[in-house]
Amino acid sequence: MGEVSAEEPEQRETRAEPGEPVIATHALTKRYRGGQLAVDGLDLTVPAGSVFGFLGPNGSGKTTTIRMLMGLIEPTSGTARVLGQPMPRATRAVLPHVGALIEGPALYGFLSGRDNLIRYDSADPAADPRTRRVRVASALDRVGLTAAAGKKAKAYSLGMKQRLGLAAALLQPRRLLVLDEPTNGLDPQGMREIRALVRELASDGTTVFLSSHLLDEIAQVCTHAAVMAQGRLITQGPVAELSAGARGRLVVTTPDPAEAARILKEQGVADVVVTDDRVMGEPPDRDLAEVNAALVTAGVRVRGFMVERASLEDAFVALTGEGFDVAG
Ligand SMILES: Nc1ncnc2c1ncn2[C@@H]1O[C@H](COP(=O)(O)OP(=O)(O)OP(=O)(O)O)[C@@H](O)[C@H]1O
Repeated sequence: MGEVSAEEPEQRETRAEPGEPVIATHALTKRYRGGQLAVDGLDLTVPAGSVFGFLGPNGSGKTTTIRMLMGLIEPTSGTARVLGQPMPRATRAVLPHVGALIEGPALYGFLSGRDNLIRYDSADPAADPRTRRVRVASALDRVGLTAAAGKKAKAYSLGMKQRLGLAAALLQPRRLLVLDEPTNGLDPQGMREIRALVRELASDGTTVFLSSHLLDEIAQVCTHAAVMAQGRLITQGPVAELSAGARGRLVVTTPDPAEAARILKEQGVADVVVTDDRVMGEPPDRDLAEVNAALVTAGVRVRGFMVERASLEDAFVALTGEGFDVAG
């Protein structure tokens, strides 16, 4: 047989080189007709197998980026590659390998959950009608909707509608899932369910790219993250490294907080804040044993002395100099 391959040309085209990122953009820019610069020179790298959180407050350019990645709108300048292919030129070859949930799923309320999926599957020319029932049943099972499959979609809760949208994205095996604010509008239980589902999908090797304005959500499910603000990329990388980049906080618990605060400042602790019996600040670049000894020598009664690990939120504040606006 030699060099002959049984693969469809389309599949061969979208096979990325080993180690090649699933999404890579270079200087990607979108200026809307009204003049609004929504995405400004974005260099984004999404490694294969990652759960990648695309984080930013409302209006920071996340949806615009996702639309460009999916070939729905043209960039003003710069390039985007998805699964090793240039977008939007290769949209037709790339999209069959991508499951997307963007701005809420389009569902027919008068059809049952199962019939909505049958409709989606029938609209896919590559889907074999003989195996349709099996595909639909397994997608329903995947998202935990088997018991509710016969109910009309209009009777579904928002969380169930999101899960049905995910089931539609999962009818075919996908190499990449793109989820735009998948937990938006859900109650805490619904959010937990979607997070658990994302983790499960990622555990079989699918790369998941999800946008969110909720820092906590990204910290809980993502291996990697990128932070956007006003159309620009502030930082990206493994979540553990992003948090490690920010220094932890020194927390001293004591019945003598005023005296402790004074000594800590003398010892080079910055941004000292006192709340009740806790004194917190940014640890200095020196042996903390000496700082502790200085407190004790000055007669401060120390009940607790620890460095709290930095969170992703600390990293964000350190990078932008402002708090993360979680409103909206
Ligand atoms: N079709 C459009 N025409 C003009 N401006 C737009 C258009 N779509 C978005 N914008 C503007 O571009 C900027 C980025 O919007 P975008 O929707 O990409 O942000 P986002 O981070 O996804 O926010 P959200 O979570 O609110 O959707 C905003 O200032 C928005 O008002």
